[in-house]
Amino acid sequence: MQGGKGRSRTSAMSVEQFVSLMAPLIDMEKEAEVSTSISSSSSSNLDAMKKRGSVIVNLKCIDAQTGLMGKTLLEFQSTKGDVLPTHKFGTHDVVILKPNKADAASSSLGQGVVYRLKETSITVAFDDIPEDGLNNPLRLEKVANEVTYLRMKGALIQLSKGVQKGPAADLVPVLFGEKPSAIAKKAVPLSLFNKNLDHSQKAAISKALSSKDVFLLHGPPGTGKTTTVIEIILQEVKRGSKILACAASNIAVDNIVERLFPFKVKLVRLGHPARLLPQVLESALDAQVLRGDNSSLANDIRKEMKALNGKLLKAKDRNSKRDIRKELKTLAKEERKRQQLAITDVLKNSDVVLTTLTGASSRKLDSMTFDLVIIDEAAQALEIACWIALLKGSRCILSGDHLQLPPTIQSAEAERKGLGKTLFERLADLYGEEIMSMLTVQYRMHERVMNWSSKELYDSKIKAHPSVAGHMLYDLENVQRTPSTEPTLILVDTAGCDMEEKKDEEDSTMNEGEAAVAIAHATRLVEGGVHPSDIGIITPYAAQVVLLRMTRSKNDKLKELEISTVDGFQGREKEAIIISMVRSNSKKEVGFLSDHRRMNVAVTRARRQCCIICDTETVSHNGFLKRLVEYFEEHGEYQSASEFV
Ligand SMILES: Nc1ncnc2c1ncn2[C@@H]1O[C@H](COP(=O)(O)OP(=O)(O)OP(=O)(O)O)[C@@H](O)[C@H]1O
Repeated sequence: MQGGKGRSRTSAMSVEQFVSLMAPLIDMEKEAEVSTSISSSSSSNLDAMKKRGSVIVNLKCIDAQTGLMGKTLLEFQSTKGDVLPTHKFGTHDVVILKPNKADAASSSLGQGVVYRLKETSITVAFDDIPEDGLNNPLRLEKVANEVTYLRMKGALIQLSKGVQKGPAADLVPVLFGEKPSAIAKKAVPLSLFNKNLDHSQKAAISKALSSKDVFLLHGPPGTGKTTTVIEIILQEVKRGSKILACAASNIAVDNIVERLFPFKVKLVRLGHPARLLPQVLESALDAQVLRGDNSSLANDIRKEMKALNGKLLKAKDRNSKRDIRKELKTLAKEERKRQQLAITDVLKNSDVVLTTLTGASSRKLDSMTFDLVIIDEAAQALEIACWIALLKGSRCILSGDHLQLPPTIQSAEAERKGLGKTLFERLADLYGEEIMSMLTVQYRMHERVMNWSSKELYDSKIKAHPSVAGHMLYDLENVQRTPSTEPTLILVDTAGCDMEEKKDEEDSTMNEGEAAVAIAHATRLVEGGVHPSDIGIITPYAAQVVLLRMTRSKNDKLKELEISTVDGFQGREKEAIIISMVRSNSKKEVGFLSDHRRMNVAVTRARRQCCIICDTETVSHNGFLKRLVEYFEEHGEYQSASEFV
C-alpha cells in the first residue's frame, strides 16, 4: 500500500530538517524547566522560587518508613496541617530537602524523588535518611531534571549521524515520509485472548498485526485503547516478537504491566523503584536480577572480596599484599561480569521489556534490539522522546488520541516553534487512514455526554456501548433520584450573578463565586447519596484548584471529593464531573479554555453526569465554547448560579 495521499507540508519533513528544528527547541525547553526549578548553580531568592511554585516551605516531617528496595520514604505536611500551597511539584520529580530558614545557596539535608503527592502531604524517597534536622521546620525545592534533555539530545545525535546500520534503518525513512508505509493485504487470522473485544477493536488489532512498519491506534476517550494494546502485545508475543513497550509516563507503563499480569507474559519493568507502583515492583529489573543465579554468584564473590580486604589490612609483607590485591582485582572483574550477566539474563528471557520513553535510553538496553516498539499515550509524548525508543526497533505501533491534551511544554516559544507537535499527530497528517484505525465504541459515558465530543471532534463516529449509553447517577447503589442527581447534563450560568474572575499572586486566574457553586452542587450530590470519591471537580486554572480545595476543606463530608486541573484528570474518569470554567470578564477573554483538546478531556471524564459552571456571556464569545454551551442548554438542564448561593 502506498503512503502519501494528502500529505501535509509540515508533517513531511526530512530527518535533517527535524534535527535542526528540534535541537534549539530542546535547549529552550531545558532552560524553561531550569527556570521553574532550582539549578545547582542558581542563587535565586526564596520569594521568586515560591512565586514559581518550585519550593514548598514550612513543612514538617510526619512519617518515616523504609521500603522500595532500601529507600527511605519521608512524608511531609504543612506545619499548619492543611492543604499544601500552590506548587509545581509532580510525582517523580527530583527534589532537595533543606531547613526552612537556610539560605538559597546552602547545602541540602538530602536529595530524593517525589513518591506520592496528596493535597495535604508530599512523600519523598531518599537513598539515605537525612542524618538530622528532621525535627525542625523544613522546605523542599524542585531540582531541574537535566537528564531527560541529555537523553533527547542523544537521540537527535543518533538520528543526525544516520541509522543505516541500526535496527530502525528501514523504519526511519517511513516515519519521515521518504519511503511508503506498508500493510500486508492478507488479513492475519486471529485467535483472540480477550473474547469481549468489539468490532472496531478487532479491526484495529488485525491491521496492527498486518503492519510492516508503522501503525497508529486512535483511541478516543473510553474506547478501550489500553485493552486493545494489551491484545496486540499478547498476539505479538504469540508470534515470537520481542517487544519494547513504552509510554511517556510511569503510570501508563505500570498500567500495561498490571494488565499483562493475568496472562503470565515474560516481562520486565525498567525504572527507579520510587517511580513504580507498589504492585509492579516484583516485575522490576532490580527485583528480578536479585532473584537470578548470576546475582547470587556475584554476592558470593562480594563476600569473598570482603574477607580478602580484611586479610589485606592484616598482611605484613609486600609480596602477600601484592598477591591479595591481584586476587581482589580479578574478583572485582568477575563480580562486575556476573552482575552484567544477571541483568542480561533477565532482559534476554523477557518477551516484553517495559519502560518510560526516557528510560529506553538506559545503558542496560544498549546492545538490545526489538522486533516491535509499542508506545502507549503517544499523543502525549514529545516526538523526540519517542525517538529514544523507536531507534531500538524495526516496527512500531503508536496508540493515543491527538484530540486530547498534548504533552506539557514549559517554554511557550518552543511550543510555538513546533516542539509540541507529536509524532502521532504528524503521522496521522502524513499517512491518515492508511496506517491508522480508530476505536469507535466507548464504555464510559452516557450517550448525551459523549455526543457533544463525538460530533465536535470525531465526526460523530463514536457510539456508546449499550451498557453505558443510558446509565444515570441515580442507578448507582444508595443514590436517590433528586433534582441534583437526575440530569445527565447541567449548565450553571453565572452571567449577571456578580461572579467575576480574579488573579492570585502568581497571576493564575480564579473565581470565588464558581468555587462556591461547585462545592454547593457537590454537596447536594453527596446529600443525594453519591459517594464523594465518585465526584470530581475539574478546572483549567491552578489557583482555582487551590481555592476549591480550601472551600471544600470546610466540609468534612467532601474529603474524598477529587479536585484537579484538566491535565491532572487525563486518562481518568468519575461518575459525576463538575467543571468550573473560571473566566468571567468584561473583555470576554477565555484564555486557554478555547483549546478544543482541553475541554474535550474535561467533559469526557464524566460517566453519568457532567455539570458545567461558567459565565455564558464571557465564554460564548468563543465559537467552540458557544457550541458547547448551546449543546448543554439544548440537551441538559439550565440553572442560574443564583439558585446556589
Ligand atoms: N470490548 C470491551 N467490552 C467491554 N468493556 C470494555 C471493552 N473494551 C474496553 N472496555 C472497558 O472500557 C474501559 C476503558 O478501557 P481502557 O482502559 O482500555 O480504555 P482507554 O481507552 O485506555 O481509556 P482512556 O480513555 O482513559 O484513555 C475499561 O473499564 C474496560 O474494561
